Amino acid sequence: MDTRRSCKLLLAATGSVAALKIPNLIKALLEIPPEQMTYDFEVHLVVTEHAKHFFKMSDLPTDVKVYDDSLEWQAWKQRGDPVLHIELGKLADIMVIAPLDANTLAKMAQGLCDNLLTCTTRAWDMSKPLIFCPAMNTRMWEHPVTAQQIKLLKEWGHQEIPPISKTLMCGDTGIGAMAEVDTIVKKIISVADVKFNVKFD
Ligand SMILES: CC(C)(CO)[C@@H](O)C(=O)NCCC(=O)N/C=C\S
Repeated sequence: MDTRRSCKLLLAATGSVAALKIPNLIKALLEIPPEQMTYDFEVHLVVTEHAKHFFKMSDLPTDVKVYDDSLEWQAWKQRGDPVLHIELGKLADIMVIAPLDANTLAKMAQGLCDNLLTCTTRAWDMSKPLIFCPAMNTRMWEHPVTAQQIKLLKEWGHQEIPPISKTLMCGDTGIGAMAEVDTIVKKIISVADVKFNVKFD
């Protein structure tokens, strides 16, 4: 019996074309050789309606639980029913928003909460790590509001994995591409190790 602890990872995808990488990111996390880790990742995925346009649910590994806005309303009908965006925050050890699109960055920075994802971040326990991976067109990235909003999230203690320079899906070349999957996996492991990779001497 596998008595290893599991790090409950709340992955969130928003409406950047970089969301096409979500299946690869999840597969990379679930395929880490067990001997390299003293714990496992248990992946829960929150998707915005726009994120759904960029990948097929059938491309996701079968043991990934997917939550969308409709599930929020199915779960709650009356007093005493679970409130999904609260339960997800309680369940998670770490939250990773990959990709974080310009719209959701702005909503988070202003405290807006109009879908399952932003309600979850709005109710987030700030003592838990939240990692975000911005991804947007270079022209959006370079707009002055972006830096202001990212600065705010980092002041709250959220951890950025910055976008990289690439020829983007729309043909523009410049900063705005989501960080590579390998970079994101390494960052998640380094953050999870703090809590889970405690070696008993
Ligand atoms: C999609 C991928 C990963 C392919 O390498 C890369 O282009 C990227 O991260 N793009 C995200 C930037 C974006 O949302 N552009 C939107 C309009 S250009």
